[in-house]
Amino acid sequence: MAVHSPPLTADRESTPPHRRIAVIGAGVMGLSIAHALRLRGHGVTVVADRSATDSVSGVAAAIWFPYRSGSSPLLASWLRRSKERFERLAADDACGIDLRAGTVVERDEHADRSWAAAVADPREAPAEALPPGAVAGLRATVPVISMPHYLAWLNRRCEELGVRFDRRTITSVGELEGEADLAVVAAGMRSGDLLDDPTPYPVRGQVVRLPNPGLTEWITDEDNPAGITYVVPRRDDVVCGGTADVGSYAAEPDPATEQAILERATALVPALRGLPVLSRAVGLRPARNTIRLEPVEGHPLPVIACYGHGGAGVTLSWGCAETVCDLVPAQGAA
Ligand SMILES: Cc1cc2nc3c(=O)[nH]c(=O)nc-3n(C[C@H](O)[C@H](O)[C@H](O)COP(=O)(O)OP(=O)(O)OC[C@H]3O[C@@H](n4cnc5c(N)ncnc54)[C@H](O)[C@@H]3O)c2cc1C
Repeated sequence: MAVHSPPLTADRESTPPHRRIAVIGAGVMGLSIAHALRLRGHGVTVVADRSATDSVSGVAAAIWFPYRSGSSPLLASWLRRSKERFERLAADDACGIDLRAGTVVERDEHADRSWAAAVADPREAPAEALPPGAVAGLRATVPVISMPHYLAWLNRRCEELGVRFDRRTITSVGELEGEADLAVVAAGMRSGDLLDDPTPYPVRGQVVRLPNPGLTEWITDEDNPAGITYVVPRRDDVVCGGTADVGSYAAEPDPATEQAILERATALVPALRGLPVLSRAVGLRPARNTIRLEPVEGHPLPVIACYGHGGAGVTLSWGCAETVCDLVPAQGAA
């Protein structure tokens, strides 16, 4: 069901001003950018050494929410544009997106509620729905993106559109000279290595996945003094988190941390108690104080950087992809 994109045409990339563009990165950001560029008629190759499911994107739950996203003057616009796109995609069951109500628990009476400007139905959570220590809570309906389904769909969709995939490691953007007219660096945590930028840093997240006992509502308790806690019911499981270890590169799940996550999650959502663990995972959120989305000078070919989305790469993906497209210079320009 083509609810989201125009019909394919055979030779979009043959007519100027379309370009040959290499997108470094096959995570949610790289794939969204590739999809958007291809729909604008560019010839697109995704160059990556890991598939989306094997990258941080495969660890995200994911809910549409700007958690630890880094700042940008365009943040509100990216949030809104991405949410609108996810809402449209939710009409196609194959995308793995559901619009679900849930609660953001607040433990500070001055909690930042700016995110709620992008949702249609923000409302106060009833006190009885909040855990001890909460001062308030905001309920809203947002897209819940079941990443295993969604990433498979997005990959497939890119292939259908004619995006090419090239599995390899890039050590320098200059390697792409001659192959592409322009490179987009959407390589998550490793983008800084490619662009001599030391500012990205990891915010390690550990999750544990349980069978879904029939839950539909999500809940997040970011400022729980015992540790960030969230429960996100997806199509086939429930993702329980988490951790936000700034600067940690530890790649393996820690059993004691998992036990603590389960205790906090079951305190928040008692229906999870006693469920068997389906799987566990760790991902390094690619954080940066400001999201970097801009042209970058000083390389043998034009480069656009798109990274530093922290805990909100899925949430911002479509909005950022559109901005990348807007930054592609017209043919003949520098
Ligand atoms: C526990 C956890 C929960 C999260 N929950 C949410 C959530 O609910 N909502 C949300 O919006 N976000 C969430 N996030 C954040 C989200 O996962 C990230 O922001 C997002 O996945 C980043 O996507 P990316 O495409 O930039 O990077 P990645 O997914 O890391 O992809 C990077 C890609 O670049 C490639 N690459 C890197 N360097 C090179 C190189 N030199 N050569 C070739 N290829 C290269 C890799 O192979 C990979 O394909 C969560 C993250 C974690 C860890």
